[in-house]
Amino acid sequence: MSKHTIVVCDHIHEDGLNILKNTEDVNYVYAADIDKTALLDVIKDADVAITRSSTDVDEKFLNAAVNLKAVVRAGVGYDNVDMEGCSKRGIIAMNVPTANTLAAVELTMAHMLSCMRKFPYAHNQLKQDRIWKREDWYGNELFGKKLGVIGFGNIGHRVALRAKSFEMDVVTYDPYIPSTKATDLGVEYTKNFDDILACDIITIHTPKNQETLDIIGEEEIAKMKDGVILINCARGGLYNEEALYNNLKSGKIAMAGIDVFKKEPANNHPLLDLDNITVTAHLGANTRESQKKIAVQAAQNAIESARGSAYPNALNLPIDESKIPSFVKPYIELTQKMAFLLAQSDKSAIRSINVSAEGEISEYLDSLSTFAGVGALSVSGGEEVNYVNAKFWAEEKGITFDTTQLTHNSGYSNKVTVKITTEKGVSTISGTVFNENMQRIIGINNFAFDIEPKGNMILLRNSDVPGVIGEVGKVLGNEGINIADFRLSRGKDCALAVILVDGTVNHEILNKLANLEAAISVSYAEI
Ligand SMILES: NC(=O)c1ccc[n+]([C@@H]2O[C@H](COP(=O)([O-])OP(=O)(O)OC[C@H]3O[C@@H](n4cnc5c(N)ncnc54)[C@H](O)[C@@H]3O)[C@@H](O)[C@H]2O)c1
Ligand SMILES: O=C(O)[C@H](O)COP(=O)(O)O
Repeated sequence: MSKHTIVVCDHIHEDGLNILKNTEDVNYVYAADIDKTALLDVIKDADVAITRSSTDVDEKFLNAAVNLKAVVRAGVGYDNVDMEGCSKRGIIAMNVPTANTLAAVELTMAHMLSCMRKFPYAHNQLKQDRIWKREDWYGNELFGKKLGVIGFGNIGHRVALRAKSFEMDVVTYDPYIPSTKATDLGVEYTKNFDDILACDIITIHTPKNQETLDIIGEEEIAKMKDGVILINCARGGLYNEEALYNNLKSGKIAMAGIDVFKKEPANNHPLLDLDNITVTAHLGANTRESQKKIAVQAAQNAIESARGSAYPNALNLPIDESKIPSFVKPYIELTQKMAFLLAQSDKSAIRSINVSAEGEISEYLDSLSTFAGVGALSVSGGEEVNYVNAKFWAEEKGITFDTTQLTHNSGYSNKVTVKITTEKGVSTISGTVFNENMQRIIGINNFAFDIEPKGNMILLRNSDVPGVIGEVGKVLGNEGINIADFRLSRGKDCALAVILVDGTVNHEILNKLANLEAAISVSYAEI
């Protein structure tokens, strides 16, 4: 039995490790305790890697991981995964999006309460310094304060709900949700970021990306109330760290609760020198409950992706499979096969791939085009080309893609056509699907057909003169090749035959067919 190598790059719960250890077709490698330079050597054998935020899936990592097919980020944020690098290499990146939500929500509340009561400092005074001085520790209450929540996703909306149970007023800013998601929960929704800056306490729960990096800086802090409290249990760098430091030092920001830093580990960070900050070492996801759930899901997802059977929560697929209706799937399959056939029959450098469609299917041209790309490019690229990297591959080779939505006029309820332009010329192939999944090629280069896209096919273009079928039969018969089916379509001056054969056909046999007097061109394709 061939085994899939799954490398665990960071610490995950033992329940996940046990699943990997006990799966027969998995070669499990534990690399969480080695340094990241040594990991580069181990990762070269990995089919799948399981990582957390401590492992950067960057260019160095990806260059070393020459066999990698998938990476499972055992957590939510994937800002340290080079998504474009993965896609270019055909590596599918996945995360485990909701298993640590509650852990992060509760840590956020802990930081909020801790900031209000300066809990760690009060604790240390009694525990470490053995001083009982109650007058030093007057805090503030959450009750009646206004909380601004930036990002109202899985974590943000749950923080808001908990804040409401403390009888806080809550306002949220998240341009990517319908306002009712907030208002249905009794949370004010704003499109004006200044409404957030006017709050008593501000907490952020967005992903880290170009748009959210430094979303709070000097300018935004200047607009805030004196004595504001800032919480960040999402990602370091969402609040500009220098601005955060300066304004904590000046007292403009009364307290900050910080779980995450721009560069981690952050054991020497300047923020740690301040006395008005509560800090944790990126512990948002660190509850036993959440780590257990994450590890189990990450292990199962890693196994499925290693087997190629499923890619749960894939992040870099050009197509969201869950949004593709079942009637489209056979068309996608058919389009890939037709493009594969066409590219084989004209073995020269491809310049462009056009996919056109009519009928309801034409609403899915992007997906059809991606799969046409996989079909056509895999003729030269083999298994290295998949639907994650097909368009990157094409881009590197200067191949252009386009699509055309056609009005309904062929008589078929749905029809898809792939047109490939190569150095030699232009060829087209069309297909449709009958009775839900009966895929059929209905045209090749304007010759009408009704062929199942399956098997070994010789495509013979010939002058439409008597005796061709007999001569073809003789050549193939002499070579011991059995004809399974012979389809002929007649054009104005010539005919196109699609000859389905048992067994494979080599160059020598094709040359013999090409030498027949009536032959114009001969090509061969296998689907
Ligand atoms: N400290 C930790 O250990 C820990 C644990 C889990 C998650 N996280 C971080 O928290 C983030 C949020 O997690 P989640 O599960 O809630 O994700 P989510 O995807 O469910 O929610 C993110 C929300 O942010 C919103 N958003 C995106 N860009 C925005 C912008 N510019 N302004 C305002 N809102 C914006 C989105 O619309 C979405 O509603 C993750 O990306 C991760 O980085 C940290
Ligand atoms: O994005 C996340 O899921 C959290 O930041 C947790 O990350 P970690 O699993 O690397 O601690």
